[in-house]
Amino acid sequence: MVTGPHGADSEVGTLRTVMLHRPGPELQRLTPRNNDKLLFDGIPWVARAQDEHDAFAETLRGRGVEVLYLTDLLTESLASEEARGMAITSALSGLHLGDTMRAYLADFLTDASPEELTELLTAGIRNDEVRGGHGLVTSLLDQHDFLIDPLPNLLFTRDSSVWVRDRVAITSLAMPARARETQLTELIYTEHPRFRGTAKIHGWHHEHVEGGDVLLLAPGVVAVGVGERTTPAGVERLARQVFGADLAHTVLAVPIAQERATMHLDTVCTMVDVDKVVMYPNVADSLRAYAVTVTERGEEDSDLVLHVADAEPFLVAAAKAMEIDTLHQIDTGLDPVTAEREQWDDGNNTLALAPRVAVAYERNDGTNDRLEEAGIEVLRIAGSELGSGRGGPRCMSCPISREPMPRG
Ligand SMILES: NC(=[NH2+])NCCC[C@H](N)C(=O)O
Repeated sequence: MVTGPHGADSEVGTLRTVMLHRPGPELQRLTPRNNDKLLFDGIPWVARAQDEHDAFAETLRGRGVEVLYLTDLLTESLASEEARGMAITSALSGLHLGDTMRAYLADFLTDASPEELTELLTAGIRNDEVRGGHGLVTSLLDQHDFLIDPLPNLLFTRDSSVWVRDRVAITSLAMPARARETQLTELIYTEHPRFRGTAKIHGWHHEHVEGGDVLLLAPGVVAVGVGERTTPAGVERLARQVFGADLAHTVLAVPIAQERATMHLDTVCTMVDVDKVVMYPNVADSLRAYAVTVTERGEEDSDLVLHVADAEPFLVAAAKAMEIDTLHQIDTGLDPVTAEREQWDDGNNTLALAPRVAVAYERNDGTNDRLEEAGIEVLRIAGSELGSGRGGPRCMSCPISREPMPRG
């Protein structure tokens, strides 16, 4: 059961509303010098990335999904002077600025319209873009250094917030290049008229949890990957909050290799039906989960006494928590090399629009063919440019509202 106008209790309930970010000027900031730090594996052709993204959005709209854009929501949220003030203060909190530059930028940003401010907060400001006499910092920094970092990974809206039933978790992103994204999602969920009053959990000041690690396996069952991004303490914090607010009865903590290729749980496993996942075959035998439940309640989330079961194979632990006989893994039957190539290109990172309907990158022929053979309708989208940020359809979407998951 999902209550309230927004929220999701599964990965596969019919998708009603989603938040996307159409790639924009922040991608123009990527150069061969900064792309690694900014977590892109190449320099995308921006116009083509936008075309691909527009086609993705159209695919969703074609299936009745309402598409909201993060930058529209942000601009609308920045209509109030107070919200603009908060956004500016947090964007300028970095210790690399110094008082002279901070004061200059504060004035500059205060004069910007909500639209301009959205662009400045997402595309950033480079040192050579502020002209003349603003003191020591601007003189000593390289002209290419950013005073406000661009946020090219905003594209991956999955990571910077995640709905668990009718609450939205503001996540805490592990990589410095992404840390500021959650200042923007927090602002949207706090200030935007559509979301005002939504109860929030977690927050960017807490232990690291990224949305790509969070899978709503079934109502009451949340799997959380623990690896390069979400930390052990992060999953404990999230578990306490979802238990405290009665959003789940079981959290499955799922260790994943701390590597770029498997940065989030959704890079190796996503759901395509109420009882089916597509999973990277090379991890299928080794993926394990610790089921966390509550044994005693108290006043505060911190008083909850948690029980951590011994690790079990992921599919076994998941099926038990979901109270189903089997959580089926669609066997893509790919040889290890093809499997590795398609995993790298986000073949396992599908976005379910409903049970047995999933959006996937067209390039991953092998995985997609096997999904179709297993009865999944695959909506294939182009992602040659989008994929250079290492994220697929699931990463590029934050479901804001799904219909309750149908049983069985
Ligand atoms: N949920 C996901 N798998 N997100 C992919 C994020 C990719 C992004 N470039 C990063 O490194 O953070």
